Amino acid sequence: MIKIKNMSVTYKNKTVLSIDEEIVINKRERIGIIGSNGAGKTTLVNAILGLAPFKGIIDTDISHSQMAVHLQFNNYVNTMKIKYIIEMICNTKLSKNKKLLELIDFFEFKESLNKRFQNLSGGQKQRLTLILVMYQDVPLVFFDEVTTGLDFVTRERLVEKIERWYRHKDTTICMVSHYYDELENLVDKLLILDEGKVVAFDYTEKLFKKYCGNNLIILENNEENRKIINNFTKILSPEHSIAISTNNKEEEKEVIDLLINQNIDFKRTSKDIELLSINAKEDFKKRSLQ
Ligand SMILES: Nc1ncnc2c1ncn2[C@@H]1O[C@H](COP(=O)(O)OP(=O)(O)OP(=O)(O)O)[C@@H](O)[C@H]1O
Repeated sequence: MIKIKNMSVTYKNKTVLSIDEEIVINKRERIGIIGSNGAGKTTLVNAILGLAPFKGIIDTDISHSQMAVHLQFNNYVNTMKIKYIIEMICNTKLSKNKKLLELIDFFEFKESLNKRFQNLSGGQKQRLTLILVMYQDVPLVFFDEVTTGLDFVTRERLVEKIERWYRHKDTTICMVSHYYDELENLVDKLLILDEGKVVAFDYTEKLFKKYCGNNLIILENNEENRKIINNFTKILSPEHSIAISTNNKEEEKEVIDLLINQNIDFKRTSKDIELLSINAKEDFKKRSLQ
């Protein structure tokens, strides 16, 4: 569906994205694009959409008009009623359009139709754009930080709706997000970018195994805990936590038994994208220095 190779984007003599290796995105795949601020995520999306000038290869069998994009900020006519905005953009009569009515129902958006855009909440504004994007029913959809700025519950509900809407569809989805937890149930592959370079690209599960092991046991970072788990394998984690990597059931049991005996709270995970990405970046840095 999309093949990227030897591709770069340069603005005023500064190369902000440089992808040497081959990145292939197949039909029906769900890709999470992650990385720190300025890593090149939006630039990559824009290049694929034909909105950013690039050198090299972006090979795709679908036209730009068959790609839909949902950005973090979308502006509509502030003083116009939402139902007219929808009718105008979709060039249809709302009351007669079954698919639009289904989407409005799906997003519980009916009560917003008579409001004006300026009076919608952040979550309602995002639902409006989701309805307009999903209505297009194109083979490739980009979601670029659609939940940024929304509260936790609204974020969870939106992502759950996106997942449910596309669950049995062939649509390829690329989702840029800083909220790793929301990607965990949605994407099957991760593209990790850092300072315009590809840190890693593969199935999330495979990357987790490579950088974190089979499972991780996460506990609070304090002196007592550090002493107790001193003999186990640790991987990089945010300052406030310790992450113990285990590679089989026996190892895992040993750690968990010890923590239970010592009455220490812990969390077990086999898909923490934040820890995966921290360790992938560290590995990438080491490789780059060699
Ligand atoms: N039109 C442009 N002109 C000049 N520089 C640009 C342009 N668009 C992006 N950049 C630069 O390219 C780099 C990558 O930007 P990009 O928006 O792709 O990052 P990002 O990973 O999406 O970051 P964020 O998470 O902050 O949105 C940044 O240094 C940015 O300043």
